[in-house]
Amino acid sequence: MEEKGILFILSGPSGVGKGTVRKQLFEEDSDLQYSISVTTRAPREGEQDGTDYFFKSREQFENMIENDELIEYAEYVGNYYGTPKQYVEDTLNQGKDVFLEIEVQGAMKVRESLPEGVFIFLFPPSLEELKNRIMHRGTESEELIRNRLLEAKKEIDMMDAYDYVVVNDEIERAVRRIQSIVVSEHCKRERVAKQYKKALGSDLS
Ligand SMILES: Nc1nc2c(ncn2[C@@H]2O[C@H](COP(=O)(O)OP(=O)(O)O)[C@@H](O)[C@H]2O)c(=O)[nH]1
Ligand SMILES: Nc1ncnc2c1ncn2[C@@H]1O[C@H](COP(=O)(O)OP(=O)(O)O)[C@@H](O)[C@H]1O
Repeated sequence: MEEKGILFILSGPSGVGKGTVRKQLFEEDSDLQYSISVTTRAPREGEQDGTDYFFKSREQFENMIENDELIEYAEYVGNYYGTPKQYVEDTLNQGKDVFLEIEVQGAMKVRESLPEGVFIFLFPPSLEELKNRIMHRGTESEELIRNRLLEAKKEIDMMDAYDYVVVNDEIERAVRRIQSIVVSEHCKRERVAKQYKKALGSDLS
């Protein structure tokens, strides 16, 4: 049977740079398949349905929850976000690696159902820098920024549940660290496969 692909999950506090790092990673890497999420938030200027997200109404999203079409979902700043189950399962079964970029609550739910995934926590160089990034983006009010920072501190407490911590000091360096993790995980699995073959004897070759 063909070996399954590896599921990589990139997560971390709001404003740390998940989206930025993920986009850069995909500009450089064609072997990973990005799982496009479903959301009820309105598209931003320039965003396209089916490329950035699958944009749905609340009712459509709730139907997807009911029909068990999502691996996980979370409500984040008033909107739903979720990961389509069929796409992820089919792609992994075809032996391809899948990459999710999701917030912390969702990542913890994926950990429960798919513990064999590789969980990567993107970490800010400092809380001060995290605050700067959230403010720099200019999309949030003072109060929302304060709430997001409080939330970020709670999210940082979750980092022990992850397999890897990647500091996002510079985008390029963070991308390189993630690429190294992808390579390491493949080597680990190849080694396991070889040991397995050896244990069963040479008639498998
Ligand atoms: N749980 C979960 N979170 C998601 C999913 N897709 C995106 N997110 C997260 O939702 C949060 C908000 O995303 P978005 O509205 O695009 O804003 P931005 O990434 O903060 O610019 C980010 O932390 C994303 O990583 C998903 O399928 N499930
Ligand atoms: N390594 C970095 N150095 C400086 N600024 C960064 C870095 N990574 C991301 N940013 C900036 O931080 C802000 C938040 O990034 P974003 O990708 O939207 O975060 P998230 O998806 O985690 O909420 C954006 O303005 C982005 O340009």
